[in-house]
Amino acid sequence: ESKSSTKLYGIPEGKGPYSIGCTDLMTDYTIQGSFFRLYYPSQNGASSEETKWIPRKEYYRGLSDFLNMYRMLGETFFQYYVGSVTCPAKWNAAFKPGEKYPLIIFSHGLGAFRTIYSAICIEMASQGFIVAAVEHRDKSSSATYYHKENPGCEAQEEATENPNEEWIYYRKLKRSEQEFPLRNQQLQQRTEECIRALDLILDINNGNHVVNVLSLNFDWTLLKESIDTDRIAVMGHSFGAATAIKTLSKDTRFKCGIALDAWMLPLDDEVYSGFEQPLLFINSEKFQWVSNVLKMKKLYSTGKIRKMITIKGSVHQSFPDFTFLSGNFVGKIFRLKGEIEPNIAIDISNKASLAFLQKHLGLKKDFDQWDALVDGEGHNVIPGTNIDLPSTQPESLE
Ligand SMILES: CCN(CC)CCN(C[C@]12C[C@](c3ccc(C(F)(F)F)cc3)(C1)C2)C(=O)Cn1c(SCc2ccc(F)cc2)nc(=O)c2c1C=CC2
Repeated sequence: ESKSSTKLYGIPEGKGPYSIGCTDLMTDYTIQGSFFRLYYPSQNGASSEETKWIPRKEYYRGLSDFLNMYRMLGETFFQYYVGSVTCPAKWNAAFKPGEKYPLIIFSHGLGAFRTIYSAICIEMASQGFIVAAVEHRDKSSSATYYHKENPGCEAQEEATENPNEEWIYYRKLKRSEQEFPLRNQQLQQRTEECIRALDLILDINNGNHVVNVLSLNFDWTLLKESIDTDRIAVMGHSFGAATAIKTLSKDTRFKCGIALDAWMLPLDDEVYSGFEQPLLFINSEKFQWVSNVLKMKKLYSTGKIRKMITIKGSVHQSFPDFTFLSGNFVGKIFRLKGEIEPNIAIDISNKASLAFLQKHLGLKKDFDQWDALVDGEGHNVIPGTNIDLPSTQPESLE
């Protein structure tokens, strides 16, 4: 069979003490339902099967459209290069009950989808978090789908092409179209989807029965009373980071947020009137620009906890998983890798995130060992931004 040669290494394993499981949950037979991939602490030795990284071929079609590749070429390219990639989590492994875990809701970027930030989600789960990586149906994802109610033919063979699946693909910005209105409208929907995912997980935490439209053998009842409902955070990458910021400003059940290389354009003025929860910006060196960073600075105001660090040598794609799957040559060409080793970059991002989460969720772990990173002290990291901002002081009157 075709050995995928790009698997020079692969998606890094979790470094924490917990074994990790992974499953998918889709509710309702409508586009308003929740759809997320759950990464969670699992019982040791449960299920041996690894998790398929990109579970359906329709995602290859979405990606090649998003990347303006020829569809046939793109689909074949992705099928060949990443068709056999798995991520280091046990598929449908039994959940590990018996303690209350803090919860992270994760929001993906433009043209991405729920499964491609697994290096971050797996690390968090291995450190004792439950992570729900939502898949947005706002047409910002390369592809997503939902199940329509199948009209009575229950006996429908799974094997046939599922006629009751409705696939939704990325909506390109039209040439004449203004970007902000579309992105702000998508931001509203993304925020609602993060809040709905939290509501659903809290429902499951209360022991209510959940109907998973996807027929997977995973026992959701084991999650009863397993969420630490005072320790909930929201994270995201790029458009997903803007989503995390907006979600923080809308719902105080989220106690803090982490914005990975935030794209601030979609945000409207409402967030700049300030929200109480602490926020950490983790920026790449190469993606940021003056007006974008100035919007981040606008979120700084007295009494609010705002931290910013920049990972030296990193690029926008240092956060999603593709950075681990491309060789050096292809990686550099497509800017999937920066000068910094991908594993080192994600390690800095994850450790800074864990330290920030411990401090602002009040965790009783040893993540404070990485506090210095949140202050921008350490190898390959600087405090604040590398972008030269115009001095905001009024011109000296001399
Ligand atoms: C041509 C499309 N043009 C449309 C706006 C710009 C495309 N673009 C730059 C790209 C994504 C790139 C990419 C990915 C993945 C491979 C692969 F080959 F490895 F798969 C190659 C090449 C092409 C780097 C971005 O959109 C950057 N970006 C992203 S990238 C999120 C993402 C998407 C798909 C992935 F597979 C992995 C990561 N998320 C955001 O929220 C925002 C932005 C910009 C502003 C807000």
